[in-house]
Amino acid sequence: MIDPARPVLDIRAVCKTYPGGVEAVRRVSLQVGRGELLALAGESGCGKTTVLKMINRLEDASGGLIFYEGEDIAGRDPVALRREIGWVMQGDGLFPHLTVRENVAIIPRLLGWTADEIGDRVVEMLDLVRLPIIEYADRYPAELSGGQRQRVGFARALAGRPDLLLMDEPFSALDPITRDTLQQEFRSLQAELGFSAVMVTHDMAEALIMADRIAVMADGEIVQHGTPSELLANPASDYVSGLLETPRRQMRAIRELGA
Ligand SMILES: Nc1ncnc2c1ncn2[C@@H]1O[C@H](COP(=O)(O)OP(=O)(O)OP(=O)(O)O)[C@@H](O)[C@H]1O
Repeated sequence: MIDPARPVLDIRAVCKTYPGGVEAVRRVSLQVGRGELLALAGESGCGKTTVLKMINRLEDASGGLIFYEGEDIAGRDPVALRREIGWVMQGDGLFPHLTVRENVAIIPRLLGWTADEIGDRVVEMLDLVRLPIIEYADRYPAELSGGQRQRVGFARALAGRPDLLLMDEPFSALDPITRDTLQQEFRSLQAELGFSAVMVTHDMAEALIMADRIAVMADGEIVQHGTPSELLANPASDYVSGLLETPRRQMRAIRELGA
Protein backbone atom coordinates (compact mmCIF):
# COMPACT_ATOMS: atom_id res chain seq x y z
CA MET A 1 0.00 0.00 0.00
CA ILE A 2 1.28 3.47 -0.90
CA ASP A 3 1.20 5.85 2.04
CA PRO A 4 1.16 9.45 0.73
CA ALA A 5 2.77 10.78 3.95
CA ARG A 6 5.72 8.39 3.80
CA PRO A 7 8.83 9.42 1.80
CA VAL A 8 9.00 7.70 -1.58
CA LEU A 9 12.70 7.22 -1.01
CA ASP A 10 14.51 6.97 2.31
CA ILE A 11 18.29 6.56 2.16
CA ARG A 12 19.98 5.85 5.51
CA ALA A 13 23.75 6.06 6.04
CA VAL A 14 24.54 4.48 2.68
CA CYS A 15 28.16 3.76 1.74
CA LYS A 16 29.84 2.44 -1.38
CA THR A 17 33.38 1.20 -1.66
CA TYR A 18 34.24 0.01 -5.16
CA PRO A 19 36.50 -3.00 -5.70
CA GLY A 20 39.98 -1.55 -5.52
CA GLY A 21 39.12 0.49 -2.44
CA VAL A 22 37.65 3.78 -3.78
CA GLU A 23 35.24 5.06 -1.12
CA ALA A 24 32.82 6.72 -3.55
CA VAL A 25 29.96 7.33 -1.07
CA ARG A 26 30.23 7.72 2.70
CA ARG A 27 27.22 7.57 5.03
CA VAL A 28 24.80 9.46 2.80
CA SER A 29 21.27 9.92 4.21
CA LEU A 30 18.47 11.50 2.19
CA GLN A 31 14.71 11.45 1.92
CA VAL A 32 12.58 12.28 -1.10
CA GLY A 33 8.92 13.16 -0.55
CA ARG A 34 6.05 12.51 -2.95
CA GLY A 35 6.15 14.82 -5.96
CA GLU A 36 9.45 16.30 -4.87
CA LEU A 37 12.53 16.95 -7.03
CA LEU A 38 15.81 16.47 -5.21
CA ALA A 39 19.00 17.58 -6.96
CA LEU A 40 22.32 15.91 -6.16
CA ALA A 41 24.98 18.48 -6.98
CA GLY A 42 28.74 18.70 -6.59
CA GLU A 43 31.97 18.57 -8.51
CA SER A 44 33.01 15.72 -10.78
CA GLY A 45 33.84 12.47 -8.99
CA CYS A 46 32.11 13.37 -5.68
CA GLY A 47 29.83 10.30 -5.84
CA LYS A 48 26.54 11.63 -7.27
CA THR A 49 26.08 8.98 -9.94
CA THR A 50 27.03 6.22 -7.51
CA VAL A 51 24.19 7.32 -5.17
CA LEU A 52 21.78 7.23 -8.12
CA LYS A 53 22.94 3.76 -9.20
CA MET A 54 22.47 2.36 -5.69
CA ILE A 55 18.82 3.49 -5.66
CA ASN A 56 17.86 1.12 -8.49
CA ARG A 57 20.55 -1.44 -7.64
CA LEU A 58 22.72 -0.89 -10.69
CA GLU A 59 25.30 -0.89 -7.89
CA ASP A 60 24.74 -2.51 -4.50
CA ALA A 61 25.51 -0.46 -1.40
CA SER A 62 28.42 -1.58 0.78
CA GLY A 63 26.57 -0.39 3.89
CA GLY A 64 23.41 1.39 5.02
CA LEU A 65 19.80 0.96 3.95
CA ILE A 66 17.63 2.24 1.10
CA PHE A 67 13.85 2.10 1.37
CA TYR A 68 11.72 2.63 -1.75
CA GLU A 69 8.01 3.00 -1.00
CA GLY A 70 8.72 1.74 2.51
CA GLU A 71 10.45 -1.44 1.38
CA ASP A 72 14.15 -2.25 1.82
CA ILE A 73 15.49 -2.53 -1.75
CA ALA A 74 18.12 -5.06 -0.65
CA GLY A 75 15.31 -7.62 -0.59
CA ARG A 76 13.99 -6.67 -4.03
CA ASP A 77 14.77 -8.34 -7.34
CA PRO A 78 17.05 -5.77 -9.08
CA VAL A 79 15.47 -6.30 -12.51
CA ALA A 80 11.92 -5.83 -11.23
CA LEU A 81 13.03 -2.77 -9.25
CA ARG A 82 14.57 -1.19 -12.37
CA ARG A 83 11.30 -1.67 -14.27
CA GLU A 84 9.47 0.13 -11.48
CA ILE A 85 11.80 3.12 -11.17
CA GLY A 86 12.21 5.40 -14.21
CA TRP A 87 15.71 6.20 -15.44
CA VAL A 88 16.73 9.09 -17.70
CA MET A 89 20.35 9.42 -18.64
CA GLN A 90 22.56 11.98 -20.28
CA GLY A 91 22.17 12.06 -24.06
CA ASP A 92 18.82 10.19 -23.91
CA GLY A 93 20.07 6.53 -24.04
CA LEU A 94 17.43 5.51 -26.60
CA PHE A 95 17.80 2.26 -28.52
CA PRO A 96 18.88 3.44 -32.00
CA HIS A 97 17.40 0.43 -33.84
CA LEU A 98 13.93 0.96 -32.33
CA THR A 99 11.41 3.59 -33.42
CA VAL A 100 10.12 6.24 -31.03
CA ARG A 101 6.96 4.17 -30.50
CA GLU A 102 8.98 1.03 -29.74
CA ASN A 103 11.31 2.87 -27.38
CA VAL A 104 8.42 4.30 -25.36
CA ALA A 105 6.68 0.88 -25.29
CA ILE A 106 9.66 -0.99 -23.77
CA ILE A 107 8.79 -0.82 -20.08
CA PRO A 108 5.01 -1.34 -20.44
CA ARG A 109 5.83 -4.38 -22.61
CA LEU A 110 8.23 -5.74 -19.97
CA LEU A 111 5.56 -5.11 -17.33
CA GLY A 112 3.20 -7.34 -19.30
CA TRP A 113 0.59 -4.76 -20.33
CA THR A 114 -1.82 -5.69 -23.14
CA ALA A 115 -1.20 -4.41 -26.69
CA ASP A 116 -4.13 -1.97 -26.35
CA GLU A 117 -2.87 -0.61 -23.05
CA ILE A 118 0.61 -0.15 -24.52
CA GLY A 119 -0.74 1.56 -27.66
CA ASP A 120 -2.84 3.97 -25.57
CA ARG A 121 0.06 4.73 -23.25
CA VAL A 122 2.43 5.52 -26.15
CA VAL A 123 -0.11 7.99 -27.55
CA GLU A 124 -0.61 9.55 -24.11
CA MET A 125 3.13 9.87 -23.39
CA LEU A 126 4.07 11.35 -26.76
CA ASP A 127 1.24 13.82 -26.32
CA LEU A 128 2.53 14.75 -22.85
CA VAL A 129 6.04 15.44 -24.15
CA ARG A 130 4.61 17.35 -27.12
CA LEU A 131 5.68 15.08 -29.95
CA PRO A 132 2.68 14.61 -32.28
CA ILE A 133 2.32 10.88 -32.80
CA ILE A 134 1.60 11.08 -36.54
CA GLU A 135 4.84 12.89 -37.15
CA TYR A 136 7.18 11.21 -34.68
CA ALA A 137 6.06 7.73 -33.58
CA ASP A 138 7.64 5.86 -36.47
CA ARG A 139 10.89 7.79 -36.64
CA TYR A 140 14.19 6.39 -35.40
CA PRO A 141 16.24 8.33 -32.80
CA ALA A 142 18.76 9.38 -35.49
CA GLU A 143 15.92 11.23 -37.26
CA LEU A 144 15.26 13.50 -34.26
CA SER A 145 16.93 16.59 -32.81
CA GLY A 146 18.72 16.33 -29.46
CA GLY A 147 15.79 18.00 -27.67
CA GLN A 148 13.27 15.67 -29.32
CA ARG A 149 15.38 12.64 -28.39
CA GLN A 150 15.48 13.80 -24.77
CA ARG A 151 11.68 14.24 -24.84
CA VAL A 152 11.37 10.62 -25.99
CA GLY A 153 13.76 9.69 -23.17
CA PHE A 154 11.34 11.26 -20.65
CA ALA A 155 8.33 9.61 -22.31
CA ARG A 156 10.06 6.24 -22.16
CA ALA A 157 11.09 6.63 -18.52
CA LEU A 158 7.57 7.67 -17.46
CA ALA A 159 5.60 5.20 -19.59
CA GLY A 160 5.39 2.56 -16.85
CA ARG A 161 3.93 5.10 -14.37
CA PRO A 162 6.88 5.10 -11.97
CA ASP A 163 6.58 6.77 -8.57
CA LEU A 164 10.23 7.74 -8.84
CA LEU A 165 12.38 8.97 -11.70
CA LEU A 166 16.18 8.92 -11.52
CA MET A 167 17.95 11.34 -13.85
CA ASP A 168 21.67 11.59 -14.54
CA GLU A 169 22.54 14.96 -16.13
CA PRO A 170 19.41 14.77 -18.30
CA PHE A 171 19.75 18.23 -19.83
CA SER A 172 23.51 18.58 -20.15
CA ALA A 173 23.81 17.57 -23.81
CA LEU A 174 21.25 20.17 -24.94
CA ASP A 175 21.76 23.70 -26.25
CA PRO A 176 20.81 26.41 -23.71
CA ILE A 177 17.44 27.33 -25.24
CA THR A 178 16.28 23.72 -25.61
CA ARG A 179 17.58 23.02 -22.09
CA ASP A 180 15.61 25.90 -20.63
CA THR A 181 12.41 24.82 -22.42
CA LEU A 182 12.76 21.20 -21.37
CA GLN A 183 13.55 22.12 -17.76
CA GLN A 184 10.32 24.11 -17.54
CA GLU A 185 8.33 21.41 -19.33
CA PHE A 186 9.76 18.80 -17.00
CA ARG A 187 8.47 20.59 -13.91
CA SER A 188 5.00 20.93 -15.50
CA LEU A 189 5.05 17.23 -16.31
CA GLN A 190 6.01 16.45 -12.74
CA ALA A 191 3.23 18.64 -11.34
CA GLU A 192 0.74 16.93 -13.65
CA LEU A 193 1.81 13.33 -13.04
CA GLY A 194 2.95 13.65 -9.41
CA PHE A 195 6.07 11.47 -9.55
CA SER A 196 9.16 12.14 -7.41
CA ALA A 197 12.60 12.61 -8.93
CA VAL A 198 16.28 12.57 -8.05
CA MET A 199 18.43 14.49 -10.52
CA VAL A 200 22.21 14.39 -10.65
CA THR A 201 23.66 17.61 -11.99
CA HIS A 202 26.98 19.41 -11.90
CA ASP A 203 25.15 22.58 -12.99
CA MET A 204 24.27 24.54 -9.86
CA ALA A 205 22.07 26.98 -11.82
CA GLU A 206 19.99 24.03 -13.01
CA ALA A 207 19.70 22.70 -9.44
CA LEU A 208 18.66 26.13 -8.12
CA ILE A 209 16.04 26.66 -10.83
CA MET A 210 14.51 23.20 -10.82
CA ALA A 211 14.90 21.49 -7.47
CA ASP A 212 12.75 21.61 -4.34
CA ARG A 213 15.82 20.62 -2.34
CA ILE A 214 19.50 20.33 -3.16
CA ALA A 215 22.01 17.95 -1.57
CA VAL A 216 25.56 19.12 -2.23
CA MET A 217 28.17 16.36 -2.23
CA ALA A 218 31.95 16.50 -1.84
CA ASP A 219 34.27 13.54 -1.66
CA GLY A 220 31.48 11.01 -1.12
CA GLU A 221 29.64 12.95 1.60
CA ILE A 222 26.73 15.38 1.76
CA VAL A 223 28.21 18.68 2.86
CA GLN A 224 24.99 20.71 2.71
CA HIS A 225 21.35 19.96 2.20
CA GLY A 226 18.53 22.50 1.86
CA THR A 227 16.17 24.40 -0.39
CA PRO A 228 17.67 26.57 -3.15
CA SER A 229 16.90 29.72 -1.07
CA GLU A 230 18.54 28.23 2.03
CA LEU A 231 21.70 27.41 0.12
CA LEU A 232 21.86 30.85 -1.49
CA ALA A 233 21.23 32.61 1.83
CA ASN A 234 23.59 30.51 3.89
CA PRO A 235 26.21 28.44 2.06
CA ALA A 236 27.82 26.16 4.65
CA SER A 237 31.38 26.29 3.30
CA ASP A 238 33.71 27.86 0.75
CA TYR A 239 33.13 24.79 -1.42
CA VAL A 240 29.35 25.43 -1.56
CA SER A 241 29.92 29.19 -2.09
CA GLY A 242 32.28 28.29 -4.93
CA LEU A 243 29.62 26.14 -6.62
CA LEU A 244 27.10 29.00 -6.26
CA GLU A 245 29.49 31.59 -7.66
CA THR A 246 28.78 31.01 -11.36
CA PRO A 247 24.97 31.33 -11.08
CA ARG A 248 25.40 34.32 -8.76
CA ARG A 249 27.70 36.03 -11.26
CA GLN A 250 25.21 35.37 -14.07
CA MET A 251 22.34 36.77 -11.97
CA ARG A 252 24.39 39.92 -11.17
CA ALA A 253 25.34 40.41 -14.81
CA ILE A 254 21.70 40.17 -15.92
CA ARG A 255 20.55 42.50 -13.13
CA GLU A 256 23.17 45.06 -14.16
CA LEU A 257 21.65 45.12 -17.64
CA GLY A 258 18.58 46.58 -15.95
CA ALA A 259 16.25 44.14 -17.66
N1 LIG B 1 32.77 1.08 -11.31
C1 LIG B 1 33.69 1.77 -10.61
N2 LIG B 1 34.79 1.18 -10.12
C2 LIG B 1 35.69 1.85 -9.37
N3 LIG B 1 35.58 3.17 -9.06
C3 LIG B 1 34.50 3.82 -9.54
C4 LIG B 1 33.50 3.17 -10.32
N4 LIG B 1 32.53 4.08 -10.65
C5 LIG B 1 32.92 5.24 -10.09
N5 LIG B 1 34.08 5.11 -9.42
C6 LIG B 1 34.79 6.14 -8.65
O1 LIG B 1 33.93 6.56 -7.62
C7 LIG B 1 34.02 7.98 -7.44
C8 LIG B 1 32.64 8.62 -7.61
O2 LIG B 1 32.20 8.45 -8.95
P1 LIG B 1 30.78 8.95 -9.47
O3 LIG B 1 30.63 8.54 -10.89
O4 LIG B 1 29.75 8.51 -8.51
O5 LIG B 1 30.96 10.54 -9.35
P2 LIG B 1 30.09 11.74 -9.94
O6 LIG B 1 29.97 12.73 -8.85
O7 LIG B 1 28.83 11.22 -10.53
O8 LIG B 1 31.04 12.28 -11.07
P3 LIG B 1 30.71 12.96 -12.53
O9 LIG B 1 29.98 14.23 -12.23
O10 LIG B 1 32.08 13.16 -13.11
O11 LIG B 1 29.88 11.94 -13.28
C9 LIG B 1 35.06 8.46 -8.44
O12 LIG B 1 36.31 8.55 -7.76
C10 LIG B 1 35.08 7.37 -9.47
O13 LIG B 1 36.35 7.29 -10.10
